[in-house]
Amino acid sequence: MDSTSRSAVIIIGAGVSGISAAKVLAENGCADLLILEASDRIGGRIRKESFGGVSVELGAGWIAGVGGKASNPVWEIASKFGLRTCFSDYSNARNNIYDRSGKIFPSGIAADSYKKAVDSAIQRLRDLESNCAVDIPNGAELPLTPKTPIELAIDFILHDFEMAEVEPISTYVDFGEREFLVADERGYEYLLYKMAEDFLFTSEGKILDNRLKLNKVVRELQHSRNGITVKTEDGCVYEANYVILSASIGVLQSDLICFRPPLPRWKTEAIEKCDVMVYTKIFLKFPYKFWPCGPDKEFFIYAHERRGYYTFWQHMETAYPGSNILVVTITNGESKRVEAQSEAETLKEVMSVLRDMFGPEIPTATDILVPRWWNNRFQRGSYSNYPIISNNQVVNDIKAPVGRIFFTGEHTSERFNGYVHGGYLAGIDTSKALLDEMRKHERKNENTSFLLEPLLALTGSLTLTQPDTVSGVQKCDVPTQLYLSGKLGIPEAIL
Ligand SMILES: Cc1cc2nc3c(=O)[nH]c(=O)nc-3n(C[C@H](O)[C@H](O)[C@H](O)COP(=O)(O)OP(=O)(O)OC[C@H]3O[C@@H](n4cnc5c(N)ncnc54)[C@H](O)[C@@H]3O)c2cc1C
Repeated sequence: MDSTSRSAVIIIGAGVSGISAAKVLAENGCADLLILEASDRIGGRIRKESFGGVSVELGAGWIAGVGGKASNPVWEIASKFGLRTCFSDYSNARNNIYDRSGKIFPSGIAADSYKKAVDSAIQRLRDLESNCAVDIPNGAELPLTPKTPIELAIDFILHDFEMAEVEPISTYVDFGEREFLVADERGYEYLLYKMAEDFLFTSEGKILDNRLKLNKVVRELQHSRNGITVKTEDGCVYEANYVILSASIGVLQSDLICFRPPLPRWKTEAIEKCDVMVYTKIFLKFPYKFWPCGPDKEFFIYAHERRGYYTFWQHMETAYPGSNILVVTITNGESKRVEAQSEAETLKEVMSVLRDMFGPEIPTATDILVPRWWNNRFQRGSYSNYPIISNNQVVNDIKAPVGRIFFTGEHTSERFNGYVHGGYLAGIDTSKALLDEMRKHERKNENTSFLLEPLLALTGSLTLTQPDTVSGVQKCDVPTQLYLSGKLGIPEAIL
């Protein structure tokens, strides 16, 4: 057990935001830091696993936002370290929509359903914006409610797949509309090891620095004007002048971390207002390929009368030729349902779906991998999703420090929440805000000791207590951002 030690800054969580925050602190002369990570590895929601002879990404898989005017910082790091990626072209998915008898919908029908879904989405947004409760007579449906399997599939892709973002989608506007799938045996997480190498002691690809402590589940943060006491599940106690907390929005909504005194109401209310998206990629290994291949066939859609039922599919032949792996993505309610059942039950369901599309003769998958992001108590979901009708105040309040606790993570990024680059840039922002705070504190200390010096010399016995420039509740000055433009964000790239 560690005896109580005091650090200038404790960073809770070693995902991309925690690592980028620590790196900025170290680069600015604050090397007295400690990273406490609950799991046995760094990376958080960037996580690879060996499956079917290749490395698959259970969490973040794409570098989204490439090819625009500005350069995506994560793309820059990936290029610098030679991460292997493949361009993803979702645009053909609309030509590969299967019905339950295995027939592909003619492109005209797909285009009509797509237009209907877009019109319905725009109508819904207008209703929300004008804040008018739509008066629907008992039992009647909205004229544009999706009903048929193809309408339901397209509606799912538009609203539940990845996230329902509002336009302009900052990632695409700032960094470009291209997306690249990470297909590297070292995993997406390799980038985090390379970032950590800059400020932590590493050897042969392993982090050996004792400022990174794994398997340290933080359960309590006792905070006051003078500092913070951090207690972990294994009974260790750590002291710090400041804490940067990078746990996900799902964790903040759970009771994993107890704050003493409790967080103020404006903070907890903001945390509750942010939705948590659950996004699950199920990997399936087959003895051989039975699906059509080629780049225009990489993504395909299954139209079922149950919305979101194993709808979005991808083959991995572009990323790993000959791997014979399929990936199906489910979200939210379906993710939670599937997480609660056994792999055998899930396999039975996906095989029945695949036999609808490709016939009864296809072989059963030899292996299945179902990540459980919702039930992981260190994640409690996949990423944040701010309600379409939301205002800057919510994200500003989620991001704002409370006394000496600074908040970071993808959910604190006003422009890029939900993305790896959002987490990366949030870590940098938070550390810069903290460094400013520390400098202000230092200057105030210098002034105080300058004023007290003559008095000290006189008494010789006075002890200086550190004045505290951080008020009990303090919010960062966050620039306001136009989050809602009034136009609905349609992931054009997919359909
Ligand atoms: C399935 C899935 C698919 C995704 N796809 C993409 C994609 O294609 N492209 C993209 O850009 N983004 C994608 N994302 C989002 C992206 O992964 C995240 O936005 C980003 O990785 C979040 O980083 P973070 O540092 O904010 O949080 P995290 O990675 O969650 O890091 C927080 C860390 O805190 C630790 N922690 C939590 N509680 C405690 C505690 N009490 N004590 C100590 N440590 C604690 C956690 O273990 C974790 O390591 C995806 C995410 C998921 C789950």
